[in-house]
Amino acid sequence: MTAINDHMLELRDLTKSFGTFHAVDGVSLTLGKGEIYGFLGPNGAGKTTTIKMMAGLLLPTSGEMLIGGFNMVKEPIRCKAITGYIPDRPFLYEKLTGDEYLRFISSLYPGDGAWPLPEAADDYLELFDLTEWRHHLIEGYSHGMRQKLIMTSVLMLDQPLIIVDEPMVGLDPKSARIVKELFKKKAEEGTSIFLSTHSMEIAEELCDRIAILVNGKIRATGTVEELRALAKAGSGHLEDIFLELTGAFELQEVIKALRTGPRGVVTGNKQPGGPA
Ligand SMILES: Nc1ncnc2c1ncn2[C@@H]1O[C@H](COP(=O)(O)OP(=O)(O)OP(=O)(O)O)[C@@H](O)[C@H]1O
Repeated sequence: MTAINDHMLELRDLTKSFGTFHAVDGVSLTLGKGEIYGFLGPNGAGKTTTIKMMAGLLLPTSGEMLIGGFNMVKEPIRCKAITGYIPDRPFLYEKLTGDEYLRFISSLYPGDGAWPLPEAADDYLELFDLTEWRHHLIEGYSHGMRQKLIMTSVLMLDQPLIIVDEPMVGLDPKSARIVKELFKKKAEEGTSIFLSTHSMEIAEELCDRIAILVNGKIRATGTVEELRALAKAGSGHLEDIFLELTGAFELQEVIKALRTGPRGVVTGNKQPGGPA
């Protein structure tokens, strides 16, 4: 029951200030159906603050957020009903089992009130190697297992918009691969995905469009190709484009100096007096 709107998500001049500090400063963007949008930026750029506003955890200082055409500030329940949110840190109810947690989450969304677990939950638990753990208390889960349980709780509900803050942090390579493939499949089926990441590889592999955020403002936006043209980056590596657009290109010089430095710490160069 989304409102009629071309965009699944629309931010209009979104701003969040803490005192006189503008953590998010006039961010505008749109996310279409079935699109994967990547939010990149250095530490403290304002990514999590933006995502928390989209998830309804923080009120904006000014600006508008539309989700499925509904205004997040005026109709938060309607917006939340169609949004799956995966936070960067997996805080969970320790004294519930994984299975109980999934049933609890399922009960929060419109249904017949019988707390049924969507059938897909079994598939995701199996995919994430959590089937054997589903009746264990969450307090015994590792960080990665908690992250995968939250992912299961969001994916099983099949909402049209998924918002993810740093999806791969704490996941082993196999789980990270599975998550990437699941996001691709969901997007092909029409789910819109907004994700923040520090991983250039994820941004390049998954995202249809990318916004680079610096000091709360969008510095550049477009496909990887468009950003490449914008940064005039000869190598075309997203990392170089990112460094150039965030004004950190001199970092390359630092890295080069570290690699070739006189102490050879990074290069593993032979030390004076060491074995020949
Ligand atoms: N509750 C708060 N009170 C004051 N300042 C805050 C608050 N929350 C965030 N900030 C500040 O807002 C800025 C943006 O923080 P945010 O967590 O959104 O950055 P980020 O881009 O997600 O960074 P990272 O990549 O390190 O996770 C930071 O300078 C942070 O210190």
